[in-house]
Amino acid sequence: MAKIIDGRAISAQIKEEVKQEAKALAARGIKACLAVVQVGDHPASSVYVRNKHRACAACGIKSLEFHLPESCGQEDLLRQIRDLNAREDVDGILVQLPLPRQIDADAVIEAIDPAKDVDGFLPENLGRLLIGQDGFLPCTPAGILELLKRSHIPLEGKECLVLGRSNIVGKPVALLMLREHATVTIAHSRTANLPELMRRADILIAAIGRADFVKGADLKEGAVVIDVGINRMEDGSLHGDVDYEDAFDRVSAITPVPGGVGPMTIAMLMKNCLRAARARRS
Ligand SMILES: Nc1nc(=O)c2c([nH]1)NC[C@@H]1CN(c3ccc(C(=O)N[C@@H](CCC(=O)O)C(=O)O)cc3)C=[N+]21
Repeated sequence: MAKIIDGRAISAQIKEEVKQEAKALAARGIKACLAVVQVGDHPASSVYVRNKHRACAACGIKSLEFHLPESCGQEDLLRQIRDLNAREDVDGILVQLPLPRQIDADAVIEAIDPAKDVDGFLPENLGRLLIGQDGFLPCTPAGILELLKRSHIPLEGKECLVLGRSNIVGKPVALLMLREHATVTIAHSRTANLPELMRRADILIAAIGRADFVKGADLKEGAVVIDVGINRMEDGSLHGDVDYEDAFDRVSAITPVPGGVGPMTIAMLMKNCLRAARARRS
């Protein structure tokens, strides 16, 4: 029987821990504060941004919303970020992605003060991860590690396959697994021997954005599957990158979609906000 790794329950537990820590900080007169910057009205973004504000409210973290029009220019957005960098009361800055075409997203992200980079997207924080120094970890990779740890899944010496090589999930999660002493392979669209790699993996982390791409027969018997995919189907339902029904009887543990990695991303964002507040103000 496969164990369902319940991201909703684990994220609720983390948010409860953050709430207690936020309370302790507040007792010292420090109110942690996250600024969320949204540009335009990408439909998924509005939902995610609302979820982030809700999580802040539940954890006792103040959240501020800055909504710029779809047509806004690069300079407008940079001005907003410089303003938030300078504000004493703002601990974390999150610029919701994707950004409209006219905006250079890298330049915008890199304008954020590294001490307020609660997404962990800046070269400074990703570089720290690479060389094993403390910094803000990107929320989805950090959430994946937390799911594995709190589910008591051993990583040391295990074969871990990461599908996908993005800067915000694939590459950093591979580094985190390596830090935990797993043997890590990163596969992508040009990988020649994917079937062989999938059959060998003790832990498979799928982050490629293709609905139901991984089938049960692709997996090693008893593998642990972490599904980062959030693919919206025509009927409105959400599917992961792994065919959940098909994989279920073959794996030892698996994250559902929804209710797996997604909620953990937000929980780890809360954790990063609190950490930023503590580091900046005490
Ligand atoms: N600067 C920035 N930081 C981000 O962290 C960031 C971003 N931009 N842009 C978009 C992606 C996506 N993302 C998700 C967070 C939570 C869920 C989540 O909670 N998902 C629920 C379901 C939500 C639904 O129903 O759509 C679940 O999987 O159970 C999903 C996706 C953060 N992102």
